[in-house]
Amino acid sequence: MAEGPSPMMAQYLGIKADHADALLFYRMGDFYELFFEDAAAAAAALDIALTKRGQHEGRDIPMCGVPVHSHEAYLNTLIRKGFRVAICEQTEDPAEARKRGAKSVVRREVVRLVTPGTLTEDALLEARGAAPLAAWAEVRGEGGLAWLDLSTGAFAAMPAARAELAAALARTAPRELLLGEAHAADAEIEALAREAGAVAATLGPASFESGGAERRLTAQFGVATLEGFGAFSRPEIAAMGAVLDYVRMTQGAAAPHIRPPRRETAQAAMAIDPATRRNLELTRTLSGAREGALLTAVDRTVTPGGARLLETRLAAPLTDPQAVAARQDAVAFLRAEPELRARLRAALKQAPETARPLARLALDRAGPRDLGALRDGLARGAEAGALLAAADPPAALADAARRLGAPAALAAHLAARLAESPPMALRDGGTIAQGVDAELDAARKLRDEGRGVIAGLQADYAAQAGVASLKIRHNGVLGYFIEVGAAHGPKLTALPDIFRHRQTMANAMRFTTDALADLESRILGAADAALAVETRIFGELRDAVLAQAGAVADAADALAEVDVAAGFAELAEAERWVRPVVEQGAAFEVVGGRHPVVEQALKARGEGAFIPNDCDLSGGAAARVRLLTGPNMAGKSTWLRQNALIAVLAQAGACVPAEAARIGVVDRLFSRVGAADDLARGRSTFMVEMVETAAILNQAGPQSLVVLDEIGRGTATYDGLSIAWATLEHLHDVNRCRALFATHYHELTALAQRLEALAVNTMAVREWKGEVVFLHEVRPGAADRSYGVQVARLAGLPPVVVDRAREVLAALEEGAHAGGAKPMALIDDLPLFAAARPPAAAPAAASPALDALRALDPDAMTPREALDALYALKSAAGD
Ligand SMILES: Nc1ncnc2c1ncn2[C@@H]1O[C@H](COP(=O)(O)OP(=O)(O)OP(=O)(O)O)[C@@H](O)[C@H]1O
Repeated sequence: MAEGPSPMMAQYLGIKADHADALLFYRMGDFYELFFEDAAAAAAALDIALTKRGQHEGRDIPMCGVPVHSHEAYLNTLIRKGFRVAICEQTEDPAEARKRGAKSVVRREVVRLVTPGTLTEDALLEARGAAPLAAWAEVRGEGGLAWLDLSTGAFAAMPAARAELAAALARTAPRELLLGEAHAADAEIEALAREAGAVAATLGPASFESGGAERRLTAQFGVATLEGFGAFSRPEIAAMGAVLDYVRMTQGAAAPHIRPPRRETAQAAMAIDPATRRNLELTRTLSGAREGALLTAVDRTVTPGGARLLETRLAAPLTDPQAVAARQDAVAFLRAEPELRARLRAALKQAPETARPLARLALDRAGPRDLGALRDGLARGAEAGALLAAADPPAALADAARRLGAPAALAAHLAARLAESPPMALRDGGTIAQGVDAELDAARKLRDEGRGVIAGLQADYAAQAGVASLKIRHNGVLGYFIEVGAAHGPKLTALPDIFRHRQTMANAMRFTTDALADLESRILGAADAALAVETRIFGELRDAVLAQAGAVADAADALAEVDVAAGFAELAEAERWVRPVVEQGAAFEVVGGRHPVVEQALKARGEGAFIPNDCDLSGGAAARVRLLTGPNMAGKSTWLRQNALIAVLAQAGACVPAEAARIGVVDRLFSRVGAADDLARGRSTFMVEMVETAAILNQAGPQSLVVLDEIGRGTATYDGLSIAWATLEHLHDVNRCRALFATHYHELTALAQRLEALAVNTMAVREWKGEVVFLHEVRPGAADRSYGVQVARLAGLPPVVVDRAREVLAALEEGAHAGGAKPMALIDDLPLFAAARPPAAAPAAASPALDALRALDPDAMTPREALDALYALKSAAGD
């Protein structure tokens, strides 16, 4: 017999139809239940049991559920695995539903859509990391990216054409990227989102339409025009509007706290593309860990907001020397005031987070502890502000001190009303302090007195019944009741005028009395009355905070700024770093530079001191491009990267690990380090490296800094050498940028004679009893040999292989000197080497590969043409 769905199932299916792309958490009592495919997907993702409940169209309905009280942990897992979750609550009392008839279903509605970019709960967020929501829009070839951190209200937009989107996403690191329908199936954009760690979501055209977007924005911020916030372009407005629309769609009726948008420009920050960020391990190591990355090595902040700001600053170093100097002044001031710094940091350490509680308050998702955090965070912040203000600090800190002090009255207002340690939930009672409200105090007194009276009643009843062990207990089902052991039950049953039987348990009997029932209703009434007053005052306090939301958010920003400056000062002092000169122009002069991460690692492992090295790329009399040779393990990569990291730190406003440094602002930073396969995108090691190298040759300009480590090693020797050769020439002649170039191709050192701004350096090593000793010193000149065989021996290659390699090497070298005739017999015995004869001399311009390379104009090529050219190059070089 085919029956239609049950009324409840009909309701479920109706709601689910509106949320096809999300898992539906359907509230049933104390559980969120999932059905059908949702249940199967969630059970697998959460590793929980998949069960059945009833039938639909003749088949069992798969079901699983998570308890409401612990659902956040499950949500967390689902969101991390890329799901979106629609939370569907019961929006009426079941008693109301019953009034409509026995079969009627409790009304339910989706009150919120939980997505990776719209999280606000502490349980779902990393304290020290942001999880912004971004949207990208394109209008007539122009692009705009907007991003919002809903957990703090920070909102910004910047221009980002398609070609710049990767860098913009890498800088803002969104968790979720909203796209218009035109980009819904755009594999390239989706790949960029994935690479940046974001889940892509598609919105309809109405969300992105810039007229509607502008109306939404002006309404949100209560202004007639957006011009007061910045000169936003159409695509930026469209993207911001889409973000707002998505927040409206996902957050239900609540009005989020969103701060007026900031307009950022690509030029204001050093451009660092995703590959460079990865290679330099700015915030994560190549393996994805935080430990070992620059961020972790320089993080001395003591507040979550400070940690998040530090990450933002390292992700977007400034390009305006004056702005850098303002940050440096703050660091220098706090460095020179160790006592003040210690007191400030102590105050900050005690300051709970305020930005996220504020956001939760606005979304009506806050509990009493969020108000407690605001009270304490604002008070500690105001203390820190007062300490600072009294010390006559430089402009940036004076401004922070002012902002920290602004909500002091609000902090006092909260302090005067909130209980010392507020409970988890409002309904637990005890949010509001004693003495704040007469009605509340009276209700509490009644409730507490009632409890006292119960203690008295227990003694009376024990005496009347003659049962010393008689107890008055309380549970959620029966309320207050009298309990005696089963053996004593008859003594109470014998007094029916006093005791009424309620329940017989295995070992106990339960009773009630008129007096107890009366008392209970008075206690309950008093507790309800107290809760009603607490709820009202909580609402008033919430309104008071939200009325000053701007000032509270400004204070949270200021706290983070002070924390970052004090952290940098602490770091500089502990690690003996210096304030670099950051200026216009193309200077790059580092004296005694060190690698911040390697130095700390050496220290931690007790492996001796890090050897400092200079680096001068200032041009003029000095070189602009440096070619570095030296054996494996000699420290080439370390030197290359340390100079790039010094530029990042300097422009982020920090001190740098060096004795002295002068940096002409770097507008774009590029780094390629022996590339890895990108199997996900179907590219080989060599292909990845060439794509990345092409990006550099096409984009680097005179203000850029380029760091290239062993370009061309992923292919046959001649091809690799030719590509490295041509790349170096192009950087020198065409890009005219500052560059560091490490290579194993010693042949390249010959170029120094022809390229006037190229200098050659080598990593010093000493040979001792046939072993190589690394001195880790960068010296002028070229390496005499590569010591590869010795290093292989150090690595534990079997002695027979090392000995054989020595033989082959000797023969090859002899052959090279003697013109290559005699040892060919030996080499021909070794199939491995048959294909790669040693170079007879530096491959001069006669190489067809080189000629072909020179003739290329990468700017004018499509990716397809570039790939074809690459194949042509390879076969030319193979001739
Ligand atoms: N300046 C230095 N002072 C002390 N130790 C150093 C220094 N530079 C590098 N090292 C040590 O040497 C190790 C190897 O350095 P690095 O990886 O830079 O060598 P490399 O020349 O790039 O090697 P390869 O060519 O194999 O990639 C580092 O991990 C570090 O422990």
